[in-house]
Amino acid sequence: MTRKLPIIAIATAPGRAGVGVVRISGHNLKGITKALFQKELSPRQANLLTLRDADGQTIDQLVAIYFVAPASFTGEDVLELQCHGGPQLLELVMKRCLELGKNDGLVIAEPGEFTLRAYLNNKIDLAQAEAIADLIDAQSEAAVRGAARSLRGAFSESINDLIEEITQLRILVESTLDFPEEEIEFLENAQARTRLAAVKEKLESLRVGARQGKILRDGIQLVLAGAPNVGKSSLLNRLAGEEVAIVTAIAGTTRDRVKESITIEGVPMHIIDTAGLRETDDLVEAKGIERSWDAIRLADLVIFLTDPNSTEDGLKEQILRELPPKCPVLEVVNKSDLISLGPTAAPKQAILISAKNGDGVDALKQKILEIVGWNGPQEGAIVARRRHLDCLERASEHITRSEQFAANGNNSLELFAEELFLAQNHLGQITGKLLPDDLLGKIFSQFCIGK
Ligand SMILES: Nc1nc2c(c(=O)[nH]1)N(C=O)[C@@H](CNc1ccc(C(=O)N[C@@H](CCC(=O)O)C(=O)O)cc1)CN2
Ligand SMILES: Nc1nc2c(ncn2[C@@H]2O[C@H](COP(=O)(O)OP(=O)(O)OP(=O)(O)O)[C@@H](O)[C@H]2O)c(=O)[nH]1
Repeated sequence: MTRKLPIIAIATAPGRAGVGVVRISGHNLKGITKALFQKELSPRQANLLTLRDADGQTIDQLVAIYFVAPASFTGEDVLELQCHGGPQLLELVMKRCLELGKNDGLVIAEPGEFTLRAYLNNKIDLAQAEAIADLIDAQSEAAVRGAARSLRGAFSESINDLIEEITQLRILVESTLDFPEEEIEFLENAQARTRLAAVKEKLESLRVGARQGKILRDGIQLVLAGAPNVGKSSLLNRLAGEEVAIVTAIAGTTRDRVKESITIEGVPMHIIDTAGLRETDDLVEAKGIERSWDAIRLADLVIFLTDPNSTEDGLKEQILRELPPKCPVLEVVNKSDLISLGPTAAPKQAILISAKNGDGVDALKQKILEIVGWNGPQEGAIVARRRHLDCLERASEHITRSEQFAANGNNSLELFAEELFLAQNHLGQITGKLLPDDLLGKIFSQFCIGK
């Protein structure tokens, strides 16, 4: 995955635009530049130039910038061509570059390959590289700010600080291991336990921040489930603020999942309205219901919706059986506007709403944020991924174990040191140290083309 050839890609989004950028990165782009423009370009300056095809016809008048290694995004030489932003035009520019760069081995870049090179050339670490992709994919203003903060290195810095503290602790422990007679009072004298407690506290606060960061990045898969006709589609429309799903009085109207992404206080919510769950002989409806169950199995949060007329008949238990581990279920009773008309009482602990007139919907939104553990917009928030959370959790497990060995006293010092070492390794994987190559490939292949 670490090829040396120069690479080229269109860096801007596909489609029509004012300006479109073609980017080339490689060890030495002087030759290609000269072939394209018949001259060398002074570094980091905007040059208005004409690109011509083989028979001398103008392809485009464009602005070119040459970055000399290592002072560039990738750490290699970079040539940027800022062209007029037409998809066909950009393809022509690419084609011409590939023709003239053939001798230098110019090839089309893989997704994420520019950023991979920036990472391999130590311009950025892995968490920062991921932050670039997250910045591009950010779905809310808060996510943009969090990704930008991670890109500037805020997340990496706190990880590195923690690794440094663990290193200091390991140096202490390991130096003691060489002098067994001194082990006796080691844990007390070196305040190892106090320092370990400080490491643990820091790690826990990083985990809280990263959990929030994952919510900011990925949002919440919120599934609306329940019997037919309880008002799931109406609730989706109410939350989305527009008519995205069809609402009728006919039970079984929703045949397939309807998805809509909204944000509640900056948190992206991917709401999935499912086909009402019931026994049915209708083949199409049955397929829809199977998909409802699929959605439930992938949910972060399920809203189990009922109405004053619906009979429960074990549906909730059935949902509870299918849920992914740790996925909460929020019971919500809809059609509160009907309740005052009749004697039907709603369960006391459930949330009452009316999708029809909007009553209780704001309170429901707050409850949703509370249940998913959203602490509100935080100063210094970062974005984080499942991968980061997993690494932090592993590290935390090893710290907890090291604590147990520390509590056992000196006989376990070696094990204590080993657990610290393992915790450190997992933290290091967040910024890319000691990460297996196949995982690295997987991370960068998820980038968009040209990044
Ligand atoms: N035209 C253009 N705009 C862009 C990018 C780009 O690659 N090209 N970026 C791509 O994502 C982002 C900016 N990121 C960049 C990061 C580093 C360097 C760079 O030249 N770094 C050198 C010099 C540092 C300096 O002068 O202070 C270095 O790190 O040594 C350039 C862009 C967003 N805007
Ligand atoms: N009075 C009252 N009626 C509602 C309310 N919410 C939905 N309804 C009505 O209930 C009926 C069913 O609503 P839908 O939103 O289609 O219900 P659903 O659960 O999506 O139904 P399926 O697609 O069959 O699963 C419609 O006639 C809605 O107008 C509410 O809050 N109050």
